[in-house]
Amino acid sequence: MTAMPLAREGPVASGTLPIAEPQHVEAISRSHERCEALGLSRRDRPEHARVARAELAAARERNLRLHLHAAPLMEILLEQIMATQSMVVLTDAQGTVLHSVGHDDFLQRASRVALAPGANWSEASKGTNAIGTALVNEAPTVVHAGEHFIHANGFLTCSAAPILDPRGNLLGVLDVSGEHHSYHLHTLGLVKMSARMIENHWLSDDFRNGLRLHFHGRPEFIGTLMEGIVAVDHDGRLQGANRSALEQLHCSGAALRMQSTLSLFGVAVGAIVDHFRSPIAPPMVLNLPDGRTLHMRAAFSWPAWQALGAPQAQAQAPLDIAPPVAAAGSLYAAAVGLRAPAQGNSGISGLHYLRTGDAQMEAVVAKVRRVLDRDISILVLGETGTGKELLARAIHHDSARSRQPFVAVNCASIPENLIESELFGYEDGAFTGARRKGAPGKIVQAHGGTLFLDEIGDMPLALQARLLRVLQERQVTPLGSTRSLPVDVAVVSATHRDLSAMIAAGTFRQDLYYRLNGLVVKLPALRERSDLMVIVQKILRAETEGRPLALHEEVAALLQAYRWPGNIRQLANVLRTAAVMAGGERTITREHLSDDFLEDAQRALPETAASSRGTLEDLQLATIRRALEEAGGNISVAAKKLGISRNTIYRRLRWGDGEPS
Ligand SMILES: Nc1ncnc2c1ncn2[C@@H]1O[C@H](COP(=O)(O)OP(=O)(O)OP(=O)(O)O)[C@@H](O)[C@H]1O
Repeated sequence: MTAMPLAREGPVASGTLPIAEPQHVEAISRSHERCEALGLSRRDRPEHARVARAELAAARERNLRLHLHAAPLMEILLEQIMATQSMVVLTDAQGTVLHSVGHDDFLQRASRVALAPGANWSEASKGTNAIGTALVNEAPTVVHAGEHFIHANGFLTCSAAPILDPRGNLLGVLDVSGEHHSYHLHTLGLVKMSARMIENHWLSDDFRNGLRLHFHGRPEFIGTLMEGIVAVDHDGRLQGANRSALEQLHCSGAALRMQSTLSLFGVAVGAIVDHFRSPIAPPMVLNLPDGRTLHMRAAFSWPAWQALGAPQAQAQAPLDIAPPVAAAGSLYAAAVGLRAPAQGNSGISGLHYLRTGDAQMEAVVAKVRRVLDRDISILVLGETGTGKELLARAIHHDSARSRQPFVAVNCASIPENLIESELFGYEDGAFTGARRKGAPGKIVQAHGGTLFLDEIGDMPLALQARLLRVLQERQVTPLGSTRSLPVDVAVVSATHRDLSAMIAAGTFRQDLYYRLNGLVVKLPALRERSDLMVIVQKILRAETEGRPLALHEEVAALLQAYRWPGNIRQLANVLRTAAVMAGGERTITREHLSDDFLEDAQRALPETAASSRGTLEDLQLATIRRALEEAGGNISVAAKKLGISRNTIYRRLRWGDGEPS
């Protein structure tokens, strides 16, 4: 959400909403009937009693987690409605106010008390009101001015949305209340969005080591608040869902939990995991039994999923050193924790694993080795998928800090307004009125180890100054704290952006750049590397657990000629699919390549081949010629680079229409 303070609108003259939907009118009149049945009177005096201190403390204790999830969003919500001079209120499932924030000086003293922690806003206690009525109907509700059952509450306008956990249990209510003059049409929308964000956070937190499927009928809605999210266990059974998932699937939470991915989406969990092990996998297209189409992405940490015992058809590739980038940034820490023991004894995590014969890569490894443990910040540049994170992990692995944490922060994937607390942490009670334990923040979590700032070019300008201070002073001051914590971290950052251009454009701070670029290394794009075939072999070996799987010559030529915009990540994905398609066969042929890759690769054929018949044979010939050119006519060097035998080169050239130039 971007800060978008709402303008204060003119007073609403009548005691009801300017535009009231029939369902709204119906909900209010039903609530009034309930209040009458409860024996309440519209002329009751305002009731400002609060629950006893001990009772409030117990309610807060019971709802600590709700409070933790909601407090940051309440602050953000407050920013949006600042101009309307309202309060943001969080209650538990009984309607007792746990936490409220906002400028309450517009309220009479007594009314202030009414919105303070400890006040109860259930219908039984306050008659029709947004909180109490939302609790009864478990639906977002506005109660405006004279719609309040008790006249004494008619000075208020309130917009409330219930908060449900992923199993559909009512956790509490989020509400915005202000004087009725402050009514704004958009307030309920903002409250609903905030409640959804709390619910989505809760779900991600509950199932952080599991598989979460994000879907929507329109692919561009995946990743927005409109997306449906379901959590799935290793057997494919549905464990939980967000509200949008229930709405899209026309299903209750209980009914959904009877389903599996197979019964609901027509696809087994193993197939979903296989598909999404590559972070560049396209969304899956699902055809529901009722004829609708959904687009789906998956979020999971492969190491965490695997560590928790996924029954995989495919053997795990030791290649997957880094968790899939598709996993949310916040998952990294969990993934790192799970990965730590496995890393210790495997030789595949260190810098030598990255040495596969390419001269540029050799130079990179030699340079970083020289500065290892020398307290020099390393900045890794390179296109997406070139292995920047893998290099950062290898640096950490080979450093004296390897037994300490490696903490990755993806500056591009954390919403801008959460980066600050995510990085720097926050102190107990940092958010107004909060009575909770603070959170340490990623920088502190990395203490003693390595902090990997991925996509540093996406760090908002305002936070760059703060980060620079932390790096210079080597201490962090969490939000809301006056105390600084000393931190000792090795910093590796990475970006695919051109930071110099960003500095020139004023979007990246030069002083921070100087602090980060102790050593700058640039990872070569895959198309510039001379060791493609060695990497292919390495990936295939890992993919097939050592079972020999060769490449047909024409496939080798195709891989060589392709431009690889997604670099090693894309290559690994293509090979993984091909290895699965090849099944028990010993050679990968073009039939094993996915159609979209083949199509893309054919389109990208070098002009020499495309202008002739455009067949793979032409392509092969063009590739061999190019390799020979690059090798100065040396057939052995060209054969090695292409990963084919010298004989093959001779044979192909004889079949072709000329001698090598
Ligand atoms: N040298 C390598 N050998 C084998 N696999 C590699 C190598 N380099 C990268 N990979 C694999 O490629 C994928 C992408 O690597 P990584 O996430 O490190 O790239 P990145 O440059 O950080 O990408 P992005 O910029 O998109 O975050 C990972 O699955 C990684 O394991």
